Amino acid sequence: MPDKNIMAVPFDLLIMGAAVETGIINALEKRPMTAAELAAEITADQRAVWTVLEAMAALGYLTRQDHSYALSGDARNMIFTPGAPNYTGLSFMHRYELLKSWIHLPEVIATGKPHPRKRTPVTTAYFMAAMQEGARRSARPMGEFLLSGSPRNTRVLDIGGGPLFYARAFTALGAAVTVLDLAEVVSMMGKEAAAAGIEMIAGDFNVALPEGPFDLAYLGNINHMVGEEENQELIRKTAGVLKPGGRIAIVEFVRGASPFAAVFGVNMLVNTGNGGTWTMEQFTGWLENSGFGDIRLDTVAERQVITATKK
Ligand SMILES: C[S@@+](CC[C@H](N)C(=O)[O-])C[C@H]1O[C@@H](n2cnc3c(N)ncnc32)[C@H](O)[C@@H]1O
Repeated sequence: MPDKNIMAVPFDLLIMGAAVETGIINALEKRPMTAAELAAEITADQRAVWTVLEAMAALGYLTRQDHSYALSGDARNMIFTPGAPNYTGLSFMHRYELLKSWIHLPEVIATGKPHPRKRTPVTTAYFMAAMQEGARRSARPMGEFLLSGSPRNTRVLDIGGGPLFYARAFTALGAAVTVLDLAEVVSMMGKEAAAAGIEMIAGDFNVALPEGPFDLAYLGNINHMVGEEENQELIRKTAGVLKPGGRIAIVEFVRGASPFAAVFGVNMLVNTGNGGTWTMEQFTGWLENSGFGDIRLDTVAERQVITATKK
């Protein structure tokens, strides 16, 4: 149903995004400051800083005593206290970065060409935080769904698993996990992976996959990043690194089955050259062409997961 909130501007996100981007949040994390002190610290305009600080206080992110502003307890927990009930870290910054590309949707509609956001180590860290936030509740149930009854040291290949949440869940359930992700992500997450006993390999899934043979290949939210041909090729390559009887698990917004898939398709239209969201018929065709059978679609922790077995 059309929603009257369609006209609402995401003020919180815009203000908090700018506060992180300009250094306001980092500065106030260290100590309370007046608008003048903060403007000097981050080399900014004092009137602008004051106006934004007042808005942040009105929204509950800051407290004000005399003329000094401090992060509120809720904001500190939200951004800096892993384990707090309202903790999100900086995952909201990924949505803030997305706004910068989505605003170009009219040009994308006119030209059919994407307007991807700029990638830097900082935006990659925001992306990782957003993926981890998304996986927080679903990783364990997904692991249990896929690995229940599997022997210890079941070999799992997690393709595009750089945020490590699923890899950690699989490892905790006794699996031996190899993660493939891009070099920039491996350099960011490699140490964490090694400490958790997870093998991490830098590479491009469009080029090659780590040699198997694996018992389970996990493809979590990666099929939407590439086009139909690349998907067929990726699933074919996945079959090649699985043992006979090995399984593939694809977590995706399945077009036609997930109400969000069509909207997420626009995200891929804006951000990728030929990515999109795909129907169950498309996945079934790619899987059957690659020698998979016993294809099924389940919902686990509100995520759709397609599983199939290599014949
Ligand atoms: C949308 S995230 C999904 C993360 C995780 N699998 C999940 O389900 O939450 C996509 C992941 O694939 C990685 N990735 C993107 N393109 C890749 C490529 N060509 N080869 C390997 N990894 C890639 C990204 O760096 C990112 O970690």
